[in-house]
Amino acid sequence: MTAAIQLKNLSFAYPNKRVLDHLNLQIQSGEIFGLVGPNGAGKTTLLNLIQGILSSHNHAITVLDSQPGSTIVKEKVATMFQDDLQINNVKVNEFIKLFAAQATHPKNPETVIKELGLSDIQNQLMNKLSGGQRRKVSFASAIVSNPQLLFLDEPTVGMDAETRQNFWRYIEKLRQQNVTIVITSHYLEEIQKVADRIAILQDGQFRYVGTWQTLQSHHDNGQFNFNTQLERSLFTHLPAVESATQTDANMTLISNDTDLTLKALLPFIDQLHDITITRESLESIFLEMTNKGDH
Ligand SMILES: Nc1ncnc2c1ncn2[C@@H]1O[C@H](COP(=O)(O)OP(=O)(O)OP(=O)(O)O)[C@@H](O)[C@H]1O
Repeated sequence: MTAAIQLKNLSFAYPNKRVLDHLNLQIQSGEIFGLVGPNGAGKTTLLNLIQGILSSHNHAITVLDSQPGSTIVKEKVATMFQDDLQINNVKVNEFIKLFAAQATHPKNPETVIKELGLSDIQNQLMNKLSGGQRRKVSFASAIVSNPQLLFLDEPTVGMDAETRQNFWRYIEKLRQQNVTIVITSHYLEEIQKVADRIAILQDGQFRYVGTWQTLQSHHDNGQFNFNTQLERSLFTHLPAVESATQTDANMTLISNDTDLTLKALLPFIDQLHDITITRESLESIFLEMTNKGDH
């Protein structure tokens, strides 16, 4: 696999404010990469540097083997920005065709309009669209250029549940076409599902870079829920169990090592019913790491 994006010791400051601090990273070609971090962590700044919208004045960034902002990169990279472009008196299909016309090897705009379910609104003026519809058109204008590398900054903000589902389905389709995708989002559940790897950025530094599964394996907290006629006292001293609460026949165990607790529960398994095990979500691990300064 080749690197689509490489950061080597990247630092960046706005006047009087240091935002990125010696970042190193490789994003592989064809990878879906999730960039998460609290408000103001530097995510948009990092994406703007990679895309050449901001200049870092050094050679810390390589994009598709070239410099950010170079013509070759511009031809192969597309972005769905956090803030939609405000354009009046242009119809949806005209808007998408404008982006296709600027690309070297565009997709067919009509096909993109159909695939993204925009047929019904294709003759509407851009300034008459709802927020969610504008997000869809914004996405269409990014992918119609047929990019090798796609940046999505908070892509699903304002989308309804069905649009969101279709959007992620389309991202899976782009994955099969080997498009490299970098996504920032505050909807961590979505990132958890779709990203091959994630980076957690905080105070200008990566707190974690790797797969979600590896991150989760270092955070073994979880909850067991089941129905049983057995006594609560049987469960309170099982390995890694922090608490056991009982309401009628329903028992809830909080464990700080779900694998260990699960093994200890096996001898009782015939007397435990409707068992559910809930591992910690990316969101709760993220909050733990970014709030407590855990490394
Ligand atoms: N043009 C600018 N000039 C000076 N400071 C800026 C500028 N743009 C952003 N900042 C500051 O840089 C820091 C990082 O901002 P950035 O927008 O990159 O964060 P972010 O992680 O994308 O945040 P969010 O999740 O809220 O979108 C913030 O403290 C912000 O106030």
